[in-house]
Formats: sequence, C-alpha cells, structure tokens
Amino acid sequence: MAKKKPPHSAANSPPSKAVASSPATTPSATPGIRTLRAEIAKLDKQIAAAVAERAEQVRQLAAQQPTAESRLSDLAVTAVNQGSGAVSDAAMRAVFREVVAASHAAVAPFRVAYLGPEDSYSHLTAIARFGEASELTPVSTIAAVFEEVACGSCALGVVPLENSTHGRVTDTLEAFSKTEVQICGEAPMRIRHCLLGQGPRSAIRRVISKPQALSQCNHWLAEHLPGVETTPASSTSEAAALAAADPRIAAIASEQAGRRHGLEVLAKGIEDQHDNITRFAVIGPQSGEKTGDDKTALMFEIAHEPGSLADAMAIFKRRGLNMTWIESFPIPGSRGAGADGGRYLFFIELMGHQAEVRVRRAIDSLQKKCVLLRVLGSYARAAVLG
Ligand SMILES: O=C(O)C(=O)C[C@]1(C(=O)O)C=C[C@@H](O)C=C1
Repeated sequence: MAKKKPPHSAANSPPSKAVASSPATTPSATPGIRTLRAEIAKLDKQIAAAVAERAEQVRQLAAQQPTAESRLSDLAVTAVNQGSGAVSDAAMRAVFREVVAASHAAVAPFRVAYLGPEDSYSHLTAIARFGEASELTPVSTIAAVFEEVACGSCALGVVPLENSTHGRVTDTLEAFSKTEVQICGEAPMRIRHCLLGQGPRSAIRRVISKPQALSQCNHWLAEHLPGVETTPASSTSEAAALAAADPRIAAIASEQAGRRHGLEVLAKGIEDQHDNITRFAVIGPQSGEKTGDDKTALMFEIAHEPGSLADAMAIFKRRGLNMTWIESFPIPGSRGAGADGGRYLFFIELMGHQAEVRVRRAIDSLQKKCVLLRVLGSYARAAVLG
C-alpha cells in the first residue's frame, strides 16, 4: 500500500507563469534558465509521483468496487483543467488519456480490440481514445473485433461505423446484426491518407488498400495514377505491409504505417474530401451512461408494407427527437425469388439517451411497429479526434 501523501500541488494547480511563457530564447545558459530547468525537473518528478499515487488509489478502489474507474470516456478533463489557460483542453485530454490508461494497466490489463495490424486508422483511433498504456489488441477482421468483445476476451472494441465521403462500413453493420454487443462511445477521427511505396511513382503497377480508403481517394487516383489497377486489402496497414514486400505495389494508408514499414510517402493528403472523417464506434458489453449530451443508436426491421418506414419516422418527429443518421442494410439471404425484393434492417441514431423519458417512449412506440428492434446503445456525443 502506498504511503499517504498530501494532495499534489503540481498536478492540481496551474503552472507558474514563468514556466508557461517558453523563456528559453537566449542561447547561453543563464542562471534564470538553470533555475527554470531545475523547476521543470522537480515538477516532472512530482507529476510521476502523482501518477503512481493515482494508480495506487485506483487499485485500492478496484479492490472494493471492481467496476469502478471503467468509464474512460466520462473523464471531466475540462473541469480538471479549469483556470489554467496554459494548456488547451485537447492537450490536457491527451495527457489524462494516458494517465487513466496507466492507472487501469496497474489494476488489470484493459484490453481493447481493433482492426489491425498496427497503425491502421482503427489503431490510431484506439490510441487517441484510450492511450497507449491500454492493452491494444489487433485482430484481422471487423467481425473478429465483435467476437473479442462478445466473448469477454477484450473489454472494448473500436470499429469504423461510417465515413463522411464513402458512407457506411457494411462489415460493421453486418456484425451488429449478428452479435449482441452495445455501442458505449463514438470517436469521429479525421483521416489523412498517404500514398506509400518504395518509389518512384512511375514504378507503381498496383495500388492496394481497404476498399473504404480506395474509394475515399477515387478522384485523386484517377487524376494522378490513371489506369493503375486497385486491389482490396483487409486494412490499410495490411496494405502498407504488402507494399513493403513489392516495389511495384503502392499502399494507401497512414503516415505512421509508412514509417513502420520503411516506406516513402509518395503523396500526402490524397483524400478527395479535405474534411474526411470516419466515425468509429466503441463497442462493449454495456451501453454508455447518461451525460446530458448523448446519442442513441437503434437497429430495426419493419413490416414490408407501404408507409411503414414513414410511420416509424413519424414517431421521432412527434416526440421532437432529432435524427442524426439513418442507413438501410439488406438482410443477408433474405432476397428470395419474388419480385418485391428482400428484407432490410434500418440503423438510426438520434439525439438523446435511452434513460430519457421521451427517448424511452419513442422506442416503446417504435417497438409496436417493428418485426425486430434492438437498442444498440446510448453514448456521449464526441468531438472529432486527430
Ligand atoms: O483499414 C484501416 O486502417 C481501418 O481502420 C478501417 C477503415 C474503414 O474501414 O473505414 C477506417 C478508417 C478509414 O476510413 C479507412 C479504413
């Protein structure tokens, strides 16, 4: 057990003005600079001691209440950062992600599954959301991320849900239709693609990537590499690994994936839409807690008859619920020989938490019109990462 220490002044109070105003502009080491360096070194030690003390407190808390401290996304970092002004909320959030992940790692390995290998966008999102001290676990398909969570081998998973250029990620929607997991968070991530290869560009005979990434760069490819064949890969980082093995292959992937495989960045920022955002879902065994700024995701199938979708949507209109997303997805194997087509699942998202009365009532009314309805989860609305 750790010795009881007084609450930490460095971690709790804003840094002194002298430290915040980047004073090291003169080349020679003046006494002022030496003093500042010594002060910074002292603060670093105090921060490390406070992080270790926090991990110990979390360990003791978890021993009494095993479910405590599992809500990483609810971290009120803005409140913690209040009044400092020297460090932005975004920077403080990044610091606290690692501090919280370090506490979790000290208690029990906190495993998060993602579509690998390393440096896929799913991996970069998991790092941005949970910190590197979490046990980030790569798997080879989106379906496998769901399986890891469903069987309890990973506490959480990170899966791409939709992209601002390309739309829905069908593998994820299909997995929701087959696996009983909940959405407990969202993580919209700015996606910047690179063309990676061993160079030069004139040697490229094939471009490989995940189909979503290829289609996000469609126009760029048509303009800059006309006629070059494209081939799908299971992830962008897998494509980078393949490009590292063959100089005629280029990959579309993250800059980090290029660095990992020793590839050259042949072109940067090649996504067709400058504002290219993929919204990831954090999946787990439970829905997220109510924060006051939440969304709820539903999956349903309605009777195949005229006006049934319009009737279902009218429920949300009547209750004044703002819908933020709607997708239809053909139910695999439901398209028979008949002329009226197959059956569809609808995925929708609306503002509000299922714990709110009007959301609950809307879900109850919708239930009466549905062949099948599943609440996929409620979760806090999140800002764009990256
Ligand atoms: O292949 C990756 O790097 C992924 O994490 C998957 C994925 C996706 O399927 O949408 C994630 C973000 C980008 O939109 C491209 C690919």
